[in-house]
Amino acid sequence: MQDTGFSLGQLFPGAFPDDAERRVAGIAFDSRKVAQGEAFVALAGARTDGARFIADAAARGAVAIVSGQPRPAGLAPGIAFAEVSDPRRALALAAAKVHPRQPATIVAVTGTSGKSSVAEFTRQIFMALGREAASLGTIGIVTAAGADYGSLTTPDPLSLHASLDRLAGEGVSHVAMEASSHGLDQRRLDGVRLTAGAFLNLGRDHLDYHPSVEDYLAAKLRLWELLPAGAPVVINRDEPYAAEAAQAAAAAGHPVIGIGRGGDRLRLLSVERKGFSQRLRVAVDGGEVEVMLPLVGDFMAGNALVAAGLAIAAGEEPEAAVAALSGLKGVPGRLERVAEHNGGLVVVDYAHKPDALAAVLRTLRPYASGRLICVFGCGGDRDRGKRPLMGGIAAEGADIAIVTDDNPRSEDPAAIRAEILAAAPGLREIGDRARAITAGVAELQPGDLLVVAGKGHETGQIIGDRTLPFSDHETVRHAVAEISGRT
Ligand SMILES: CC(=O)N[C@H]1[C@@H](OP(=O)(O)OP(=O)(O)OC[C@H]2O[C@@H](n3ccc(=O)[nH]c3=O)[C@H](O)[C@@H]2O)O[C@H](CO)[C@@H](O)[C@@H]1O[C@H](C)C(=O)N[C@@H](C)C(=O)N[C@H](CCC(=O)O)C(=O)O
Ligand SMILES: Nc1ncnc2c1ncn2[C@@H]1O[C@H](COP(=O)(O)OP(=O)(O)OP(=O)(O)O)[C@@H](O)[C@H]1O
Ligand SMILES: N[C@H](CCC[C@H](N)C(=O)O)C(=O)O
Ligand SMILES: [Mg+2]
Repeated sequence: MQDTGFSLGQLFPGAFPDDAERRVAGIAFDSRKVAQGEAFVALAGARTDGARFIADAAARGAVAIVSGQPRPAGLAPGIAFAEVSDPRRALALAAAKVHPRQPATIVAVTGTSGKSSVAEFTRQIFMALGREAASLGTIGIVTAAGADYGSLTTPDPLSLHASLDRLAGEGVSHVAMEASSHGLDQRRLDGVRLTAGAFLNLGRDHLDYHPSVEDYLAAKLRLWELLPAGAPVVINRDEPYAAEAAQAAAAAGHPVIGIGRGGDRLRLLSVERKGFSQRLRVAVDGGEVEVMLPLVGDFMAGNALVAAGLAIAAGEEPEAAVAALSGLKGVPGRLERVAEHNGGLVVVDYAHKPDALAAVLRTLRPYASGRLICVFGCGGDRDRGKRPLMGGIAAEGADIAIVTDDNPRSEDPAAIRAEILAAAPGLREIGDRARAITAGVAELQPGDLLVVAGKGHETGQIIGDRTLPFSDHETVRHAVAEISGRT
């Protein structure tokens, strides 16, 4: 055999004692994607078990199998086999060897809300300080050259390592990435050489996947285990579960950079709202820095300071990192001002969970001298417990709330809306999202503010298993043009 590919001993140390020298062309974790000569890693998933597809993988040319279960009877004797305790981790560590290059500095942020914002702010701070930087998460991979959209917040390990390898090859030295709880739980980031991590907050989400809040928190705090000994972590001290996150960090030997009003390294002394910007006074290691942050919202100020904390954790000079906040640009679909109509303002935001919706309505209230109007819905095939909570939050926080469809996926959209309305029977209901947005725009009077929540940057609406083109931004602009034309 040619000396190409990788040895099993190199990819899966210790797992193949009798076949360590045997070479494979690559790895796959989906039998349908196995190429001739590759190793197949069988993963137990949420819907099915990869072990059921070992024969399929072999038929497609797999020459080695890694599984959490014993060797199946009937597997051809020529195929190497290893039973391992954690196939997902084995896959991630092997993926890091197949795609070996990684940017020298990689920081990761976890939390229920704010990860995309923090990852992107951190990239912008690195760039402002002269680094070649990228961010990676829900909005895709963002570099100085533009954005490349991906489908998951934390991609599967093979795609993730392929991306990191490509970025390193393109000269990117600094990456800020999102660590979703699914990603952490499924070991998608194991094998990423992290420099520092951050914890933002914990609110209700994904309790369809995690059996309890404790389990959800534990998944997030796995991030600390992925950091090398002594690596710093950033924690927003003002947010829920900050104390638990700090305790876990201390137990794992990570120094904490605390930020926020209760922070230590970056302590927020005061916030003064100035139109759509805010003047922050921040105590930085004993000194004091004043910076004009060109973004609205208390929670965005917190996100921005976490980003500065991550830059500091990665070795940047603290005062310069904080000063760089003056150049931050908002993330698409996060508290983004998209149009004005009849003296009212329209904002698009990605709030699709209770805490985010509450934070957004609270944040936008001062910008509505008139009424605060909210168009929102909830995604299908996701944590149902969020629905009545979000109904209640919208009823309380907005003057007019219109319940509409988000991404119904496989669920009946009317049933999703009914679950939202259960907690807030008085709300208006317009299933068709475009019509609901148009109705919201038509309500606008001078001083009113309309927030269209839930889909942010998304460019499609998932109905059944089809994704139809849909953009809240375009729909808002279209509605404004249509209504302006009518009057
Ligand atoms: C519930 C979940 O997270 N699922 C993810 C998981 O799939 P899974 O392992 O559970 O898949 P499964 O369908 O049960 O199949 C088990 C195994 O059998 C294999 N298989 C299956 C069929 C076959 O013919 N042959 C075969 O080999 C599959 O490839 C898989 O390895 O691992 C896959 C590869 O990494 C992911 O693509 C998939 O994400 C699905 C598509 C998804 O929608 N995930 C969402 C919920 C998600 O991960 N979201 C987070 C959080 C976002 C946030 O913070 O809000 C994210 O990071 O994006
Ligand atoms: N620190 C925060 N606290 C509460 N809500 C926030 C915070 N930051 C952002 N949000 C709200 O959450 C929404 C999503 O923000 P962002 O995309 O930055 O978070 P995320 O954690 O990446 O979300 P996702 O898990 O869906 O990718 C925003 O549009 C805003 O409504
Ligand atoms: N990463 C989140 C995005 C949700 C976006 C929202 N528009 C929805 O479809 O519920 C998830 O997969 O749960
Ligand atoms: Mg995100």
